[in-house]
Amino acid sequence: MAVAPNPFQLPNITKFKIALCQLSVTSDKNQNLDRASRMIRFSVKQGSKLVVLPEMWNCPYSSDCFAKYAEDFDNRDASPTLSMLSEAACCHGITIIGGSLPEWDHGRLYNTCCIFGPDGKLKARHRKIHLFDIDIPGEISFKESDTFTAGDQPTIVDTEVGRIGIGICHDIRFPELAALYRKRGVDIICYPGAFNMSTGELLWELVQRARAIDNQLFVATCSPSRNSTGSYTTWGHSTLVGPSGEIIVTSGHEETTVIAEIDYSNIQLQRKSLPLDDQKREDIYKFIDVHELNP
Ligand SMILES: O=C(O)CCC(=O)C(=O)O
Repeated sequence: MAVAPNPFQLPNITKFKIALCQLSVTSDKNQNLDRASRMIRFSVKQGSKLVVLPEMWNCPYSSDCFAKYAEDFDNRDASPTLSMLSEAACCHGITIIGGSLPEWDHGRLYNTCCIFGPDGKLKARHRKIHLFDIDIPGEISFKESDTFTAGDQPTIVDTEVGRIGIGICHDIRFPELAALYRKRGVDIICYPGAFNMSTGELLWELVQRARAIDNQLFVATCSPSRNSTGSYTTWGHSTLVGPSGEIIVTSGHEETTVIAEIDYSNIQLQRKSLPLDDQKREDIYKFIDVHELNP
């Protein structure tokens, strides 16, 4: 993985529009693909240069669906979803954070986010590092680790719209990952996610703002819209948070495309007026970046 220049350097484009496509996921994969493709087109018409899709958007978020809907990303003929994303990125000349999708690789299933550049090429793939296993009696019980294998790499990708760090949903709860991205010069962390009705209300906005404030960078999340008929009810509320923890834009739980402007100069401004990096007391505590020890 590339080592980012540190301190922060402004990327070529400093102001651009981001779109968060909070789409309604059905059990019909083709319909999901059509819907996503229409939302991407709409985002581009509104001037977006970066489009983010939700966690598990071509497939219902349900353990018995992941294997059925999974595609082999190394065999593009067998991956209608990646073909659509690649074509959309290329034909519109934009960067797409392709939400997350169930991926087959050598008999293993991953919850994977693919990132496409304006040339339509797959720039990176992030496999969810922290699988979501939860058991709150009487409320929610879900065990991603029954079906998925966890990824073992952070993902930083240099794009035309800045240096982007990727996490998937539960990955947002782990501040160490975001701190690593900050250390590597990331401008924005994108978390496709699908929080639920038990943890969403209390935590979804809180963790996004916390990751943004701790690291003085942008955080974007994108969720599927709420579908109360499935076994897992999604919280929704796709959001963009700025580097001082301010909510720039957010949605409700219905299907919608949220568009907002990102201005990276706010990162510099925030870090200048509140220089957390200089104030850090690494003589008392030290963040150990294991990737520096084992590059
Ligand atoms: O961490 C949470 O509370 C929710 C995470 C989640 O829904 C997921 O990772 O899919």
